[in-house]
Amino acid sequence: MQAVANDSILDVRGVTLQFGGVKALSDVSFNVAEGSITSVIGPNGAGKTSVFNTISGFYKPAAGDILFRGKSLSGMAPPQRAALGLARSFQNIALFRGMTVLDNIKLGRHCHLKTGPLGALFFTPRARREEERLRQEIEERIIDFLEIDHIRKAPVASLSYGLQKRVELARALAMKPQILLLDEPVAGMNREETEDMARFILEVRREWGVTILMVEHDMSMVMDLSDHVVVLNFGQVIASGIPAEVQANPEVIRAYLGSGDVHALRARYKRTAPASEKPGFRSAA
Ligand SMILES: Nc1ncnc2c1ncn2[C@@H]1O[C@H](COP(=O)(O)OP(=O)(O)OP(=O)(O)O)[C@@H](O)[C@H]1O
Repeated sequence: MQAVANDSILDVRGVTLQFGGVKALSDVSFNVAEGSITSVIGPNGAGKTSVFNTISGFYKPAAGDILFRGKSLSGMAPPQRAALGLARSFQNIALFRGMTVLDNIKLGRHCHLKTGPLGALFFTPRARREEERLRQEIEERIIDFLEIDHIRKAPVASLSYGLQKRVELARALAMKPQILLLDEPVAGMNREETEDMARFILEVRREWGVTILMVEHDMSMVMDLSDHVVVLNFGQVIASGIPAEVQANPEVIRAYLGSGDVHALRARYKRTAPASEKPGFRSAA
């Protein structure tokens, strides 16, 4: 049996996922180091979302396993995985649009509520107050950190796309994650919104100590932020390593050329300035 790397928070081991005749993932393996920003990239249809859905428990793999801190997640439903410390955002924003920003954030903490209607009977009022106070502290810290105090009472539907994505990040943070899965965090954002989000992602890792696993098409962002990049093509891992290695890998270049998705890699080369010279970006090192 394969040993678990000491610093690994998540191990994806030999995962195969099938939809009828379509093999979305074939024997996919990779590790996510604790405290890292790890990205999964690949052309359209490569299997990135399938990996995320398997990790968060929405899809059941036909073979393989996923280990969180060395413990198999097999058989655990998505809420159980979330309670363990595995939070995620979605490619298409999954917020309650009619509800306020604050109420959406409060929903995030729901997976950690200790007191259900029955539990409340055995929970002293003092302990309940204490728990409520702690929750409020976390909410305030998140609101302050993500600079969304001015919109806390606004309904989500009234916000710009970039702000909605930020609220989604806030809700994920309220789940007190140990690892945060971000599915295309900057898709559809303008340049300024993208740079803000990049800054927040770096700070989530640095200030909150949360490991990040993200799927993203924006190559500039992936290469600037990631410590480690895993490349998928046709459901298989074709390369993994530090950004510079992956970018120079001929098989990766071929995969992007072959898929007609070469603009994604080209976008990277258009912006040749080092990360430190780009406004809003800081080196992931
Ligand atoms: N629910 C599903 N039913 C059937 N086939 C699916 C389903 N979800 C994904 N697939 C197939 O599995 C493969 C991988 O899809 P997936 O969405 O994981 O790729 P992706 O890399 O996330 O793509 P994109 O970059 O376009 O979001 C594709 O061939 C896709 O058509």
